[in-house]
Amino acid sequence: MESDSDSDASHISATPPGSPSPTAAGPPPLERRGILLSSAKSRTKTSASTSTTSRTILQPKISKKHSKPPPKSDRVEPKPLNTSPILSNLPFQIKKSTIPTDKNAPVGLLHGGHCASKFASFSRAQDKILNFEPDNAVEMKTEISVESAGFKEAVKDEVDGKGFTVKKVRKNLNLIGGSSSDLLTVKKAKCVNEGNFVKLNINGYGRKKFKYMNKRKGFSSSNRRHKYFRASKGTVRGGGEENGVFDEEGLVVDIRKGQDKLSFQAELIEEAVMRVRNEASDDNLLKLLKLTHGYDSFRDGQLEAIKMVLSGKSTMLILPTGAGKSLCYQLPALVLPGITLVVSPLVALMIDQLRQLPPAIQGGLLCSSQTAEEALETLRLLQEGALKVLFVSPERFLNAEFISIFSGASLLSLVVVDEAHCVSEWSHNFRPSYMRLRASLLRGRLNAGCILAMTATATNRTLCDVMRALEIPPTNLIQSTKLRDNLHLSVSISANRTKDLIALLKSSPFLNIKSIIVYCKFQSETDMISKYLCDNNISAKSYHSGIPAKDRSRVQDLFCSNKIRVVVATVAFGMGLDKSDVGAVIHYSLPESLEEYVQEIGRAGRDGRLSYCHLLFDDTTYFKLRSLMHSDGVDEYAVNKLLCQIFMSERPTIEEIYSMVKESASRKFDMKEEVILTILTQLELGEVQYIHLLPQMNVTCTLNFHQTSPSTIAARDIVIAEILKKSEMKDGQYIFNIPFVANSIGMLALDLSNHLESLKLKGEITYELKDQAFCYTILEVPKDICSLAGQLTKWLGEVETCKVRKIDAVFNAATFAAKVCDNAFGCLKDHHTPCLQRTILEYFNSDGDADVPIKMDQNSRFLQADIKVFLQSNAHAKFTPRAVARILHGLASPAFPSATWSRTHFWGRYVHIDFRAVMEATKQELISFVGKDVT
Ligand SMILES: Nc1ncnc2c1ncn2[C@@H]1O[C@H](COP(=O)(O)OP(=O)(O)OP(=O)(O)O)[C@@H](O)[C@H]1O
Repeated sequence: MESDSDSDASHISATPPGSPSPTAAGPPPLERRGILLSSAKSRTKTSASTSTTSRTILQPKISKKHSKPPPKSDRVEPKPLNTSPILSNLPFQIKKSTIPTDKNAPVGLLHGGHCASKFASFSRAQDKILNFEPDNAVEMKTEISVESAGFKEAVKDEVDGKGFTVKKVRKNLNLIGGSSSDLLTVKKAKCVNEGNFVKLNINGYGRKKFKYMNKRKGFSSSNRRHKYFRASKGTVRGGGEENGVFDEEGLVVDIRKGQDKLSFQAELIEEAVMRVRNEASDDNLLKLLKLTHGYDSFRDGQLEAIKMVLSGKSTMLILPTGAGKSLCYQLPALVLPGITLVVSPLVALMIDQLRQLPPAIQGGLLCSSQTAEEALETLRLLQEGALKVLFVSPERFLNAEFISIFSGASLLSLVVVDEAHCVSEWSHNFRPSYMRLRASLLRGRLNAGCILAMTATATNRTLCDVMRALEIPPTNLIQSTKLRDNLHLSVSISANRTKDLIALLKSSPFLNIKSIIVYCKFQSETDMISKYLCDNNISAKSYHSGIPAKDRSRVQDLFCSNKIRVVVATVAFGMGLDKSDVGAVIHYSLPESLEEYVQEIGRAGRDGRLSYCHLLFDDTTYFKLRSLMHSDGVDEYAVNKLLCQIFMSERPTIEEIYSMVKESASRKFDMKEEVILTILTQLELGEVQYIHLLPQMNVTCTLNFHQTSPSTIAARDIVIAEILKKSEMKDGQYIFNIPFVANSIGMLALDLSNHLESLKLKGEITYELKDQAFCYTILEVPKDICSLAGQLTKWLGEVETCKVRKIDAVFNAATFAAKVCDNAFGCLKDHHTPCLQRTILEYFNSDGDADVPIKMDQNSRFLQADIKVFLQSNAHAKFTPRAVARILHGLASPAFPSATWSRTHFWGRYVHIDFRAVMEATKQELISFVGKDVT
């Protein structure tokens, strides 16, 4: 089976090799400071300046009335080492990197989120370095056109079966816009590629930004010292593209195309803000909306959400894709006194959201692709109070220094959790790093005044989870219909999908549609299909995250300017896409869940016009994709082994940092890296806090000496002396594990890295870092590792089952429409909008975990015999039942890569048999094969 899918089910969080947080490295090693006096001194010095300076500078900007007492923390965070005098006035330490790439960056540098790329798909994850923020698309901004009329009827409270008071919001009922003729008329923004230049200081672009930055008339709703900046055309690093900015993969994101002439009037906006502060009435809010965004009316749910947030009530907001959720934090950000922190899962989404901020709202972002300078610049602006909105990834919360910016003062008025479904393991797109986002962190440690959680798709179970984690009361749920009614849904079973796709595109209504997205699951499929379409005189291009960023950007441009009719894409397509007239979405592959289906069809018809969504499906693809849902599965045996390694140390101290190299651990335990991260995160955030997870870093250092002999330096330098003792020599180079050496002399790994960096600057040494690793300190060793392994495996097994049920639900919905529906709900031929809408709404209103009848076979005559032959012919290898089942399902895993195992003719042979049935059959066979019980 191919494994090049741009799956969004794989979630990795990685903290940059170059950005381990000094504070995250565990509590201060008090008695050890004497060992490296210089480090200890500078650390102490910085620590004093860090928090105090930050608070002194930031506090005056924030209204005292919202201030809360500093949170009690039972952990003392170590302080950073200060080696950069330029930065000494910052509330946190950032050191300028002398090495441009993350890969080579010294561990001691805090790069504001430096890290190499993270790749969504399993195959790519194996051979590329993981990224701080994931780059795979989960959602795409779309826009729907909802006319306003009749606000009075717009909100209706209903208590649903779960006890939530659901504020149902009906479409087209908003009166506000209609009665706004007396409002100030402001030239409406024509392009969403608007916003504030300072926000886009990403990679090379940021280097030149000040050249283009014209300070405009100072304005702030709360403080006149806030500045507006306006972008002019920028030059990207490498000089290739204009008006662009690179993300961590060099993705070119167009900015400021079609320069906007929007003139906002600072004084008027400031007055409007003051009026809203005095009274957040519909009328005052509408006037502000018109001034800041140029819109005539609020869309469904927006006004209500904004009022809720302004009144300090944490809110759960569920609006369809493109319905305008961003506005629900943008306006409050302007009105509220403090900073609005937006947590977003993808760099591309952050850039997109930043770009879409209206000029009146100053924004910035901290992401993996920034250089230290760029992150520093964002932090400086934050420090100066020049930013109202800051976008960050959830991984940022691993960084204790980042957290310390906000703790102890009420700087944060609002924390927005975008794509909030990622918090829940029962969602279609769970991310372990989102688990960190809990009320205890956001309210308790960051002192956030209010939390706004937003998503377009969530089942009841997911919703409950998210609201529980963020402590949002059931009464504060705002939800509108999940589906737009301008989407015409059709389904057909296809024995030859490629042929049927061509036929579809050459027949009505698709024949006359100018912009079409065809969604495939696998990257190779997109290339193959687009070529096939071109061969059939249909202009098409493929788009997936394996394509170089520049080329992807070009495809998007061509599509947006209607120069190509069809984009054949994986789920990766949609990042930053701003095209309202996509007339059709065709699913060439079955989506993994109804949530994914709803999001992808939501990219059609953003202009409100009738648009067409067709789903082609067949059993074979369903079997393949269903197999993939098992790729994150784990066995108790492997979890046990992993736990033993994590808690290997007999007497751990909380100062000691442990590291686990991601790639080798993944192979050793036959677990995807993101699964290991999920387990580690659970060990930190579960009922008992066993570990404290730290930002990831490169732990293997290869050291070369240049000027002075190693022994001479070692005689005067305790760190080098220890390195020499603990190193392995290879080709004249010293190779050692940074945390291991640091622990042995009782210093922080970061201090050690900083020390190496200072020797490097003196020309004494050069070094290279590699092996990105999970890093943690141990707080408590579990008393019973076996029972903990059992609990974790059970939980992960339920998550695996949940994923399988999700794809079963899509398949069943499609099968029902294609085979069973029989026009019962008003459907006609291929047209199945009524029955599909019904199924989808039922699904979202359920817990999404009901057992659905499945089509899979449970056995085959030859299965047992084939397993026997397979085991005999591979007697040299060690198998678990899961490993064998994966091979028989054609599913690659870290220890059994497809490059090796797809050569066996059993590869993928039993994909049509339920995975668990294959596992069970293998288990029986292994018992008789090795003559003992296996798990
Ligand atoms: N009240 C409004 N009137 C007109 N246009 C609006 C209004 N609110 C939002 N929009 C526009 O709708 C588009 C989609 O908004 P936005 O990106 O906030 O959607 P979203 O709900 O966040 O979508 P997604 O689920 O993809 O994140 C944007 O172009 C935005 O400017």
